[in-house]
Amino acid sequence: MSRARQMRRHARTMRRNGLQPVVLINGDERLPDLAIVLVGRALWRYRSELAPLYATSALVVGAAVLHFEHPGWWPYLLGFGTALASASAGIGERVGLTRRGERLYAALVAFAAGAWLASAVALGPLWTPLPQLLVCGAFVLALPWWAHRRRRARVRVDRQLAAWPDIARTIGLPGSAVQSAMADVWGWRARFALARGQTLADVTGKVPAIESALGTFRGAVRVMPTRDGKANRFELRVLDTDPHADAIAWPGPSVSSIAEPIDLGPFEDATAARVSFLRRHALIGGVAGSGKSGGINVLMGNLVACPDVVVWAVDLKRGMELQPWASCIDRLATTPEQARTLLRDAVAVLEARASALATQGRRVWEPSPDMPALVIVIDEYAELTDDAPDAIPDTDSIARRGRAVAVTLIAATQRPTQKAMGKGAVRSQMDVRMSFRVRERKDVDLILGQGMLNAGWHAHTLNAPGKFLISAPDHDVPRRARAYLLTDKTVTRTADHYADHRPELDTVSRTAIEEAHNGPSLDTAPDEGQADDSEAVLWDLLSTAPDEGCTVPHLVTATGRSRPWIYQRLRELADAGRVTQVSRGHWRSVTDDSP
Ligand SMILES: Nc1ncnc2c1ncn2[C@@H]1O[C@H](COP(=O)(O)OP(=O)(O)OP(=O)(O)O)[C@@H](O)[C@H]1O
Repeated sequence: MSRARQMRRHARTMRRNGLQPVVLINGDERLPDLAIVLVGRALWRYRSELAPLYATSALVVGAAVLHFEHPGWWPYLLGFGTALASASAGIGERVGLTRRGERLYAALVAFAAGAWLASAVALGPLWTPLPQLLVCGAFVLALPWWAHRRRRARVRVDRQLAAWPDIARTIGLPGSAVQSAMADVWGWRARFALARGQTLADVTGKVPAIESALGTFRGAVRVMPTRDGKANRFELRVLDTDPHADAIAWPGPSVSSIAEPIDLGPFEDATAARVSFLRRHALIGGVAGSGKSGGINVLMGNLVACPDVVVWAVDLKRGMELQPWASCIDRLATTPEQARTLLRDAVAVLEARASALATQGRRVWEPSPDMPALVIVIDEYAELTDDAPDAIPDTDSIARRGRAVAVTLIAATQRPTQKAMGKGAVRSQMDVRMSFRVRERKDVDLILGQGMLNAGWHAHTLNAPGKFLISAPDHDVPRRARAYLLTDKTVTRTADHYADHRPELDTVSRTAIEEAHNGPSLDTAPDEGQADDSEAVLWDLLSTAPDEGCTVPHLVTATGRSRPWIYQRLRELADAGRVTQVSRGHWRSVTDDSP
């Protein structure tokens, strides 16, 4: 056995015994060799941190060689640097530069390196001020590299995985090997192959030992089977930070269609709590201050990003919670009277959709931008029961018959007692239950359903606002999740962003609402006359608008039409080059011709 191997084995034995290995140098070992090995190892180990230095050195060597051999190549090098910069900015996503900032950084580095190299090849790398420029530029451009969180996370993972063979031997899983690994915001996950005869149960039994060997906090490691179900594979999830330790900023909408499950926030193991709301009614409960409104904000942020959903909302606390979303809400009821009408219209919509489906021989309404789902969000349901009890049969009707026709309810309330829910069928029809913290143990069953407390759903132990348990067809074990938090600014920005892209209800639903208000129409095109009038009024307003344009709310009030109707007409007129958006939400005509 070589001397070096002997030393490594000795060092391992010492580590196993809890002792710190030290490098021993004796007379047999030549110092320069050992120093070179140590330096070489350090240069390799810290290759990520030293990458800017390596890149700079490569540039200098490249420039020196090319300056003497091919000084006329500089235009090609400049062109190549520029092309690389454009490609990084344009299609960098394909090589893993997922964020805009990363793409811009790569483009800047490519361009700066190309420009410096071209100049140094033409003039010589020592031509003043090229050396000074290189040192300063490399240092400044290295700062974002050193600070980059994802790079640092990846390096940490690489180092932990490099130590895996040692760890595996120490904890009694010799022979297991890493197959792939990925770092993310919370830590990393990796797929492992087990040695012959080892099983998932062996690994599960070693979790505390793995946590100790990796130096993580207790509870940071989860072991799972791999998706392909192979008995000799497992997946390791390692958390660097507790995902629930602090409020979690909303990363933006996770869906672009109601058919996709919405990401409400991470579970404790940092996997996303994704829930489908297509053809499902939802009940959200929890004491005051437990984060229900925060949960509704996450839902709203996702729903308004779906072009196949029309959102109606009832907020009898004078629109306090939902008003900030008003620009994306097709109808917002803030008084009992408005709530009654809104729910009556929703029933008319569901009935009209049901008969349209029956006529076409179809069973379900498939939401699309032309035939959107209708989602009715009701904040503080108990207020509706108290102030508009005559609307409860309508919510019952929607809860019982709305699924197939994609008319669904999302209701939030503190304690969904039979009284608070209006003694109807609404609660029993709720397929998705989200429970934030409750005060009393018995309230768990009120929100999540009979027997859930005994089955381990302990919503009374949730210890921070925004934490919740979710029970849904795709979530049947109690796992704590924490909802993302949207700041007021995020809500305003998101609502502004999507206000111009909200869909309008389909013709079947609109006609049903108009008939519910005006009685059955004898005309086959009931709204034609009104549409003509509204369009004339709209054009009048746009063509006489001042330079700063008319606001959309003004156009809504003056024409008496819905916000989506106004936006659709504005889009059509803008496409025809007849109107222009002067600034966000301000429009006027391009010419003053009449239509
Ligand atoms: N997901 C979250 N993460 C961190 N903090 C949160 C979260 N959601 C809410 N909070 C904090 O808790 C406070 C109360 O939240 P929220 O208003 O959503 O509660 P609520 O249950 O709707 O209360 P109420 O019934 O009185 O309206 C918020 O001001 C916020 O500071």
